[in-house]
Amino acid sequence: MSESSPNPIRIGTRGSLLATTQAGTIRDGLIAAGHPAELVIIKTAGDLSAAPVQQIGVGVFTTAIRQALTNHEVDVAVHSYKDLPTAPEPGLVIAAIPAREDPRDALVAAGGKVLGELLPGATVGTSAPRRAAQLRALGLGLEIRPLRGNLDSRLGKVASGELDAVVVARAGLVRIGRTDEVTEALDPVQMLPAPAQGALAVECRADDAQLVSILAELDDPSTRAAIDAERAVLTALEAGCTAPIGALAEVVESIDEDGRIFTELSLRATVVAEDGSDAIKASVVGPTERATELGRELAAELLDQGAKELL
Ligand SMILES: NCc1[nH]cc(CCC(=O)O)c1CC(=O)O
Repeated sequence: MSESSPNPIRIGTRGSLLATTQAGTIRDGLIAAGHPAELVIIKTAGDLSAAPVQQIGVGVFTTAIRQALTNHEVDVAVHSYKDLPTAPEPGLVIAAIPAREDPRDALVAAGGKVLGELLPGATVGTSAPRRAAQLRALGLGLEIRPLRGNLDSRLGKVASGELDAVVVARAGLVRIGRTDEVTEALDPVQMLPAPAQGALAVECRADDAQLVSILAELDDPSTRAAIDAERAVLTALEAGCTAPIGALAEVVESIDEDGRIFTELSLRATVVAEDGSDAIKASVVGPTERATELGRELAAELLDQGAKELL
């Protein structure tokens, strides 16, 4: 992969509009930096099955793409970071975590309604146990309905009147240009997003040194710190992307005793009983360089408060 190579960098992606848009931003970033690049569409188990993700297993969206990378069929893989299993993949490295899109969940409700305007019995579509559990814990009497398929078909269930509302990642709607349909961006105080929601993982082979350094230019250190902290919570709780666990880290500004402004990492996390009957929440703030440790510390606190019993 030398710079004089006529071969474009091949970027493996799922074929959905969301996936190709996400991978397209990486392709465009590489081209703008002078590195020809193209997308290669790869079918994954998650695209071929309509079953709930909890049933078909972790990694349904990523395994086939990682295989193509390992087999040298593509040079780069672009994943929604939250879909990646917590275990590292031998021989591969996340060479870039670009600046994150809005991590919050979004309500898309008929009639422009916000969450507080939905009446008991209103139907809300989501298949993520994390979203279902947090919605139930609000005590609004909402009827949670299973929901899968691409973003377009999910939103279509509100437009057609089949559901009163759906909850999806706001980042997905922003990326496909449908932010207008969001009726409420859910406050993380009520609904903590999935660890790494809204972030991309740009992966390549660990021994492809030149590509590792090219991709590093797309990395956003603040996003990387946030993702490290959020994923450390998930790893320490030995849970995956379908567990009822929310986590959100943000780089925040603080003021020291001498009035100087400095930045640190603020991390919140929750473990919720699937039926919404109980929720444990905790928060921590500390140096950005200690992102992973902060995540582990917060997980330990959640475990002290009984998280294992809820999982
Ligand atoms: N699990 C599917 C998935 N993976 C990534 C996104 C959206 C984009 C993102 O969170 O980065 C979605 C859709 C959703 O959760 O609504």
